[in-house]
Amino acid sequence: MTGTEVFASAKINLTLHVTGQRADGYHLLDSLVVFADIGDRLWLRMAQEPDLSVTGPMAAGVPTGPENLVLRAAALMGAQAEIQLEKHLPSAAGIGGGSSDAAAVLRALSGMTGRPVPDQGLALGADVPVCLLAQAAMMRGIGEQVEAVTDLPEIAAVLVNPGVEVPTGAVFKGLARKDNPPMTQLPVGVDLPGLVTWLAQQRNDLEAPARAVQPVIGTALDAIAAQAGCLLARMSGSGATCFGLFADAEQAQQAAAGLNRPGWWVRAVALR
Ligand SMILES: C[C@](O)(CO)[C@H](O)COP(=O)(O)OP(=O)(O)OC[C@H]1O[C@@H](n2ccc(N)nc2=O)[C@H](O)[C@@H]1O
Ligand SMILES: Nc1ncnc2c1ncn2[C@@H]1O[C@H](COP(=O)(O)OP(=O)(O)OP(=O)(O)O)[C@@H](O)[C@H]1O
Repeated sequence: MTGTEVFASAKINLTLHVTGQRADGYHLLDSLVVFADIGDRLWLRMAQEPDLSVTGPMAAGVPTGPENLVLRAAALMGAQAEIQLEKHLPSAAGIGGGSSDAAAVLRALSGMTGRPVPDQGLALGADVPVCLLAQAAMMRGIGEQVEAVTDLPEIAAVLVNPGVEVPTGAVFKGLARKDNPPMTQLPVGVDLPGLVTWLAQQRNDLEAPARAVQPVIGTALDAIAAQAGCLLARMSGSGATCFGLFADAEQAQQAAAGLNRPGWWVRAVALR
C-alpha cells in the first residue's frame, strides 16, 4: 500500500517502580523509558471507510478488527483511515507493541488533519503518552506524566522474548506491595558505566509477579546475564521481554547469537 509511512519503535522500561495505587485500581509508576531502533512499520491514507491489514513476521494472533489499537487510534482522532500494519514486535510482550502502533497513528493523523491528539492518547493505554513522545523519558503517574531525558548515552542491548505472552493486568494483580520506593535521582549527564551502576540500584517491581505467571522469564534473565560482556539483565514492562545491556553493538550481536533458542525472539538493538 502507498501512503504515509510511520515507524512504531519498541518501548523498553529500563526501570519500573510501582509506588502506589489510585482509587480506580490503576497503579502509580516511576519508570525510565527508552526506545529501540526496531519496531513495527505502518502505512496510512485517508479513506471512505476504516480498513486494516496486518502483515509481517509477528502478525499471527494480532486482531484485525476495530479492537486493534491502530483503528481505535484513528477513531479517537475522528478520522477514517486505511492502515497497513507490518508487525515485527511480539504482542503482549512488555515492549509496548500495540501502544507504539497507536501512538504512531495518532502522530501521523494529527499531522494529516491538523487536529491535536486528545489527552496524549491516554484513553488507549497507559503506555501511549510515552510512545507518542518516542524518546527517552521519565514516566510517572499512571503513564500520563512524561518528561524527556535528553542526556542519556546510546546503549547497545539485546532483547529476548522467551515466546510467551503475559497479560499486563494479571501481573499488576500479582504485586505483593503497591507502595514501593521511587527511583533514586538519575545523575545528570551520566555515561554508560554510570548509568549501569545507577540502574543496578533500581528495580522492575513487576518482575517477581511476572515470573510467577511465566517462570521462563527467569530462564531468559539467567541466559542473558551469562552472555560475555553483559552489564545488566532486566525485564521490560510487565514482561515477558527481557533485555541485556552491553558496552558495544558487537558484544550485543554476539550475545544475540548465543541466545538463539527454539521459540525465542532475540534481537540486538540500540536503545536511545
Ligand atoms: C506496564 C507498562 O507497560 C509500563 O510501561 C504499562 O504501565 C502498561 O501499559 P499498557 O499496556 O498501555 O496498559 P493499559 O492497557 O492501560 O492497562 C492494562 C492493564 O494494566 C493495569 N495497569 C496499567 C497501567 C498502570 N499504570 N496501572 C495498572 O494497573 C490495569 O489492570 C490495566 O487494566
Ligand atoms: N496493534 C496491535 N499490536 C499488537 N497487539 C494489539 C494491537 N492492537 C491490539 N492488540 C491487543 O493488545 C494485546 C496487548 O498487546 P501489546 O503488544 O500492546 O502488549 P503489552 O505487553 O500490553 O505492551 P505494554 O504493556 O508494554 O504496553 C494483544 O494481546 C492484542 O490482543
